[in-house]
Amino acid sequence: MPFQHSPRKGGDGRLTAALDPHDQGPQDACGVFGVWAPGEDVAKLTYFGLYALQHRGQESAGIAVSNGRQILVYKDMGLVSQVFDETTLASLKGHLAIGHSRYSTTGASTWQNAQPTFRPTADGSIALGHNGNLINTAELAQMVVDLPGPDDELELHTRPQETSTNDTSLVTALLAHHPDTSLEQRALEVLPLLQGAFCFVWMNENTLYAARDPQGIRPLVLGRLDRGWVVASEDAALATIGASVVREVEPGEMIVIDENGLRSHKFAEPDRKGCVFEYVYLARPDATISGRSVHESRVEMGRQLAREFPVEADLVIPVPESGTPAAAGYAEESGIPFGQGFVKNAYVGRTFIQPSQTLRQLGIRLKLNALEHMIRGKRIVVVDDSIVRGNTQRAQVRMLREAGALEVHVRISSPPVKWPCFYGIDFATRAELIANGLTPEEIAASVGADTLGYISLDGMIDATKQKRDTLCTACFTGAYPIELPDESLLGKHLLEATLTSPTVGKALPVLNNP
Ligand SMILES: O=P(O)(O)OC[C@H]1O[C@H](OP(=O)(O)OP(=O)(O)O)[C@H](O)[C@@H]1O
Ligand SMILES: NC(=O)CC[C@H](N)C(=O)O
Ligand code: SF4
Ligand SMILES: [Mg+2]
Repeated sequence: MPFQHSPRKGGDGRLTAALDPHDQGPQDACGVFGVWAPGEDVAKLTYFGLYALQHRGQESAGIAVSNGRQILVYKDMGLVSQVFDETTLASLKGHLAIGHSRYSTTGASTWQNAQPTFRPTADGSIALGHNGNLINTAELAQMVVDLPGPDDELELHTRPQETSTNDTSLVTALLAHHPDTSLEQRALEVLPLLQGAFCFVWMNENTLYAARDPQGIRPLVLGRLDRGWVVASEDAALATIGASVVREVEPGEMIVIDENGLRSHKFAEPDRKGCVFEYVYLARPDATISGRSVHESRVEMGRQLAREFPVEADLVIPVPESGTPAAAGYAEESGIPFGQGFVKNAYVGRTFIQPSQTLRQLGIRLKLNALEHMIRGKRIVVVDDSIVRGNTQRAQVRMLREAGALEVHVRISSPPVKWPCFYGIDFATRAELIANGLTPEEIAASVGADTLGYISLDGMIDATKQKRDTLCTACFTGAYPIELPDESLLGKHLLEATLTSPTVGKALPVLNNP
């Protein structure tokens, strides 16, 4: 049985987006981790793996462990370090485990939607974690309703409100229904029915599974321990636990690991469309995706930005954290000295709280402080990876001016973000994106910069060293590589709308301007 306990407040005082889930900057995609390693402390390995993937999801965390007879799931709201302590980890004993750190994209940020999700099956149980976002959620919800069974608790029309409302739980329910066949066979039937982005790790009592969507939108890697196997969203998590990288899980591939070793199935033809935003912002800089170092990509984006938007200035500074490699590249290419212009509070996570319009600036100031002695009397180039709402830029330009900058030139290592993401990143609606409807000059005026330069689409793509037709660039171009359903069938709160109020889901991400 999974642990059932009520949500509790985080203990280490770190700021997380959960404090104000309605007002956030760009968010990350979830982190998934799985390990099959008899004789190892798999819960501890999963904990450290999730710790390394914390940047991909900061709302809730969970670990499922099996000892061969039963699966235990422990999950809660908060950061990995807030959810788990030594006592809890020590109680999670077994030889295989999966873990998840969530950033919600379908279904509210609630304990019920935290992962791993858990379902009993005819011959045991399964637990599953998901990074990505499905776009045929409505269709899948109907398939779950249509599953045969006397009292299927996931039936949407009878489901109590306190149960889950994420896309992930629908997949768990579909996989769990395998009365006449194995979970492995059932997965090969279910995976081709899913549309959108998914990297899944799941398990039953004795077997670890992993699968990646045919487009390979989100990353997923396979690693080896002396006495076992590991799968993780990013290879940095493998390095953290001392595992070596074997290879990426291929788009359209399902991997099965048990006492007989590793089996691979191809459940769909690959059609690679990796998320370019992983290279820009999402992944850790020490990740390698599709053979390309994320750090090298970011530095190269900075160099290219310097070639496309040179300016006479005295100092190049980054907006920590994610702007740092691009700023280094800009400085190198331009010959302008690189320096630290901001200090970042190490206890403020990737996303920062913006509790109200008045406190928004204070929230950003809590994260970043200008170093006045570096700034005063200088012409500054400030480099960041992206502008979404423009809050960060507006605040930091003001801080630089207050610190005595003579000029502030903003350089951004991705093109203007103009379109929402439906594949695992919960960007704002189109109307909230500052680049939707404003030219770069107007954005410069809006954030108070002297000049503003965005890297070109070609420049960004070239820096990733990936072929253009193997990348998703939809949030910059509006060209969605997996065809979207009707707008009425999209939205973070689609299932909550179905369950509670027909209007809830209609308030969220839409393609058209209001
Ligand atoms: O235009 P906005 O809506 O302000 O969003 C853009 C900012 O948000 C992200 O930083 P974030 O603070 O999330 O993470 P980081 O510390 O990894 O840079 C990104 O790197 C930009 O700095
Ligand atoms: N960001 C993600 O990968 C989210 C996974 C899943 N769609 C959820 O909302 O739980
Ligand atoms: S829309 Fe943007 S963030 Fe979403 S998968 Fe495509 S490139 Fe990545
Ligand atoms: Mg940032």
